[in-house]
Parts: sequence; C-alpha cells; structure tokens
Amino acid sequence: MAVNTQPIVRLNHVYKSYGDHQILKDINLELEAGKFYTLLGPSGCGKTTILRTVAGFTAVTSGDVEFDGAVINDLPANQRQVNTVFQDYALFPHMNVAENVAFGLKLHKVPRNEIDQRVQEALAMVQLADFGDREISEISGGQQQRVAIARALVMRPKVLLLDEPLSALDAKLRKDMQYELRDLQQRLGITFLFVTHDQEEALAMSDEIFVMNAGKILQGGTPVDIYDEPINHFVANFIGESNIIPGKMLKDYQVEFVGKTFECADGGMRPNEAVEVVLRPEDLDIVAADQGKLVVTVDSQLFRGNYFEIVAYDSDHNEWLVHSTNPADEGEPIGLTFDPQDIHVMRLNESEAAFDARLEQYEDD
Ligand SMILES: Nc1ncnc2c1ncn2[C@@H]1O[C@H](COP(=O)(O)OP(=O)(O)OP(=O)(O)O)[C@@H](O)[C@H]1O
Repeated sequence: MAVNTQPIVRLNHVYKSYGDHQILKDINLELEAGKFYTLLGPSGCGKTTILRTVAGFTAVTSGDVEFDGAVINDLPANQRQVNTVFQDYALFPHMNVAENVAFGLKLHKVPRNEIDQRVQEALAMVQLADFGDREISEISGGQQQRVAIARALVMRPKVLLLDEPLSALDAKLRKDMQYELRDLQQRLGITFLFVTHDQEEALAMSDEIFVMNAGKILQGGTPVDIYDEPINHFVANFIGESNIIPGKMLKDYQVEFVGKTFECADGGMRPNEAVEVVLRPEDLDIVAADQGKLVVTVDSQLFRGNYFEIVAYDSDHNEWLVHSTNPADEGEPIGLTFDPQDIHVMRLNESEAAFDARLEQYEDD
C-alpha cells in the first residue's frame, strides 16, 4: 500500500528581509500531518516570523511556502487552513467566552445553529463546556489561554500555530498546560507548530524540534536525538546543561581531552582533528579521586531539591558541572567517571547536512 508521505507544510529555501536586515536565512522544514513540532531559539532569532509566513501574515522575500504540496505564497491568510494562537491570546474583552470562540465562524458566515454546535464542541475540547456565558474578565489566565485555543480550533484548521502561548502563565499552570496541550494535540491529531524559547518545554512536548539561532535552523530532530547528539556548541548549550570541553579526535572512537585519551562512540573525522566534547552533568558519576577517569576539584555547590549541582575545575581550568544525589566537599578533589557513549564529540562548524551524512556513513561501517 502506498503511504502518503507528503508533508502538510513545507518551507523551501525561505528567506525574509526587512530592508537590509535579513531575518530568515534559507529556512527549510517539513511538517508531517498529525505531529507536534516546536521552533526553539533565543529571542529575536526569527521563530515568530516563520509562523507568520505559514499563517500568511508575512510575505516571504524568496523561497516557497507549501501546503499539501501546493505553493501558497500568494494565498491570503483567511484562505489558509491554518489558525494561530497568539502569545497575548488576543481575546475580545467586550465579548463573552462563547462569542469570542464564535467570532471567526460569524466572519465566515457559518449558519447560526452550526455556530452554536461548533462553539460548544470547541469549548468541550478545552474543558470549558460550562464557561460559554462567562465574561473574559471572569476567567483565569489559564482559562483565557484555553479560550484562545478553542477559538482557533473551532475553525477546524489542519495546522495550528502557537506563538509562545504559555509564556504569561505561572510555573505550575504552565506545566499543567504543557500536559493539556500535548494531550489535545494527540486527541485531535492536528499538526501543531509551537514556538518557545524554553528548552524544557520543547523537550517535554514535541515530536520534533527545530533549534534556531540568528535566522537559521541549526538542527532538527526528535528531542532525544537533539539532546543526545547536538551538532554544535550553540545547540549543546541551548538544550539542557552541558560541559563543553575542547578536545582532539585521535582516530575513530578515540578522543583526547584534558590531556587524556578516552574511548567514545563517535567517528568519521580527520585524525587529530580539533573538536569539542559534550558531557551532560547527569551522565557524570562521582568516585574517589584515585578511581576517576578524570580528577576535578570542587569549587562550589547548590542544592537543587532532587540533586546537588556541583561546580568543579580540572587541571586545564575547564569548568565541570556535575549533578549528584550526594553533596561533595568544597575545595577537595573528586574523581569523575562516565561511559564511552556519554561522550558526544562535535566537529567545529559542522553543518546539519554534513553531520547527518557523517553519522550515516560511520554507523553503516
Ligand atoms: N515588521 C518588522 N519590521 C522589521 N523588523 C522586524 C519586523 N518583524 C520582526 N522583525 C525583526 O525580526 C527579528 C526576528 O523577530 P521574530 O519576532 O521572528 O523573533 P522571535 O524569535 O519570535 O523572538 P521572540 O522570542 O522575542 O518573540 C527581530 O530582530 C525583529 O526585530
């Protein structure tokens, strides 16, 4: 049986400039139907601009926006099967909850009885079935957020764009809403393209993440792939906490750092190539100084609730962050051990395409 693998949304070599200011630089991405995607990157990197090109609020300078295989560069926003949930919700304060949700349907001249039914359905999807008559000022921030989602869902979009929809919520509610949004996406099977600068949120919610910086997508992949195999310093630093140490790839599966040679799981580089090595704080185990693969001296530590965050330095003055369930003695040497597969070796300035090609090659060997 033929499988339909055509992406529902595709950006093909998309560039966007305002005057001399290039905002998007050769953006290529594909979204499959029914998945949860996240654009993740620091403020100003172009995440919202990508959403706006998909929604039809911003025209691309060059390149194509495709929907279901057709180029839609010139299709007006209101004719795209895409709806947006904005950061500030953009609810109408003088309308009640049901009127807010009904607004788009009225604009599209949907018959009255169908409007009532669809509004009720959309409110039920976000667990606000009994809130239709409430004024916007009479509901909480989390409920307003859900009204904004219901207002987008009522239009039955194929793709829902969400621009930092959780940023106005307090930490506890934000976590609850992460579960709710993920659950909603899975129940409805609509494609979500979610924007955040919060890496924990991206890791928790997404099927796939696109990590961005300065108008470019640096790496796309599942949360686990990106966490375990960041392609460069920026991604390793932005996703999770990392120790990033300069090193040298002696040969396949053998890397040197802090003056010692370690077995690792990476290959496909030039002999003696300068690299950076990533070790995650939670992958490091503390042992007695004379039993460690590396010896570091503890500088300071903070109790983080379920672990101690220990800052230590090696003999080359590299800083090491270690997460440990036990405290360490400040000023004392400790040994660190780790497994070969916990060492992630990164080439300097490697592109995602070159990284993928190399991975394929040495994994096949
Ligand atoms: N209409 C515009 N005219 C000129 N510059 C713009 C316009 N819209 C956005 N920009 C610029 O484009 C860059 C990217 O903005 P964008 O809103 O896409 O970033 P972002 O990653 O979503 O940031 P944030 O997380 O802060 O919302 C910024 O430098 C911004 O100032």
